[in-house]
Amino acid sequence: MSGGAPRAGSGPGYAIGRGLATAAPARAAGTSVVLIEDDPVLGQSLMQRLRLEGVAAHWARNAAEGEALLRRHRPTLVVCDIRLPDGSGEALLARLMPELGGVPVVAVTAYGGVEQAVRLMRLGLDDYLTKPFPVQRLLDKLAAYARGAPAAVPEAPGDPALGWQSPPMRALQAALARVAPSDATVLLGGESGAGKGVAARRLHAMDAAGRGAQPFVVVDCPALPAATEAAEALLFGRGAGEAGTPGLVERAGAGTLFLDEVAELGPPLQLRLLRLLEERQFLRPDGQGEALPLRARILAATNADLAARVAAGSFRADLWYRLAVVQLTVPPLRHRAEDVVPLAGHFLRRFAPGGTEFTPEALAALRAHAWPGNVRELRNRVERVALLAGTPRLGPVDLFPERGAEEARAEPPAAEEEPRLEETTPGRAPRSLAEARDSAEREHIRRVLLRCGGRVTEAARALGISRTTLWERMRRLGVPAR
Ligand SMILES: Nc1ncnc2c1ncn2[C@@H]1O[C@H](COP(=O)(O)OP(=O)(O)OP(=O)(O)O)[C@@H](O)[C@H]1O
Repeated sequence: MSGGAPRAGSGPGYAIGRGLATAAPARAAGTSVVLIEDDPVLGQSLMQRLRLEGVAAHWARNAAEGEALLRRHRPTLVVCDIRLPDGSGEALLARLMPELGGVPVVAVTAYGGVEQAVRLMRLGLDDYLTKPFPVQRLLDKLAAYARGAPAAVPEAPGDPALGWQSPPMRALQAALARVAPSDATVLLGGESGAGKGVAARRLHAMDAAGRGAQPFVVVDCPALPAATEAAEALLFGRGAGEAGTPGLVERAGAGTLFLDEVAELGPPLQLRLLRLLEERQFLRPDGQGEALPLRARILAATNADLAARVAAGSFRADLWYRLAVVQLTVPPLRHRAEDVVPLAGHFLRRFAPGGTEFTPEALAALRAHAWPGNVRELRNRVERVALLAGTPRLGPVDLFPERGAEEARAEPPAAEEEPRLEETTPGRAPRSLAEARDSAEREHIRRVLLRCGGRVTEAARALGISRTTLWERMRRLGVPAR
């Protein structure tokens, strides 16, 4: 998920990371920011302040990370230093601005970089800040953009059935409905981009009269500050009583605390979380004041293999048991063929001007694709084509430009090629579904890498997944880097 507006039925909330928020106390609360800044001191202090204000803030320390974040998140505001270690922020912004669909961008510049910022403003940059600047100035700008900004793109569909019509998603829906009235901790597994965040919000919203009317608070675990003390302050608050600052656990109230990408928590925070789950109460880190009760329900999500992490000793087994009281998996999109076209239609309506449609060949290509990046990849492809295509009838080449015209028109999908090969290979035992899927995925990744001249960043972008995810897949599937 990425920053966006509150959804009907999801209740008020504060958010860190990918969360959504309403009913937040500060003017900037409920907004989201992607900060691209390599200065660790400035970055850290901006992040802390933004988070304390209830802003869902994401921090990239260089241009490549910034680009990856902006492909995943659609924030209220982008704040970008124009001198970055791996290339100029100017080049990055010049490249990305046309794709940002009107998301305001503020550049951060040293004194000598003002001319550069002015150049960028001609390209569509909205504003700039000259270092050093008081954080309050940034917050004021953020609040102003939030007031004037068009309604943010909602994270999940208004129609609860959308993208959940296939048999595996109906089964998941039924399982969520069974656990919704309980307080049980739920661990959602599944590949990146499959919709674990959406499933968590759906579970929260199902109990409309109870938790669903309370806050839904997201903790983006990999984005927590590296320093344990700062992370604890964010989670558990600071100071005693009303004069202190509540942390996210308190802000979740009697709603839901959603720990996204929980496998990325470091050992000290794993221990704090274990204690929280066992004792169902906590102290603010300064140790002053009364122990406060944990009233929120805990949901967690991960695309990592937690059992393997436990076996490798990097994740506590006791915490795993506590989190996985109920364990559910969001199936990858390639196992949900019925959901692809409705979702594509939904994203097209949302991102493209009225009247834009897919050709029958495009629909066939959508159905045939293996979707290694899952719903996120589908959304990114449709959003990109809606912004760039400039034609009301979208064909396969528009959706899959990396394949080239011939291939996109006629490509027999790898996933379908393989079984045919098996059927005609006498004496060979049929492969399992998992093997066939891996083979389709391996082939697709290999082809895209080939098209992109072996450039992993470019291939990851075309596939709609992060570079890290692509490297992981390549390692797992044995696709060589060139
Ligand atoms: N049913 C759906 N309808 C509309 N959008 C969806 C649906 N499912 C997923 N999405 C969109 O797909 C993207 C990925 O979803 P989400 O963030 O929930 O996935 P995830 O499994 O949590 O990914 P990650 O593991 O990378 O955090 C988001 O932009 C989300 O809004």
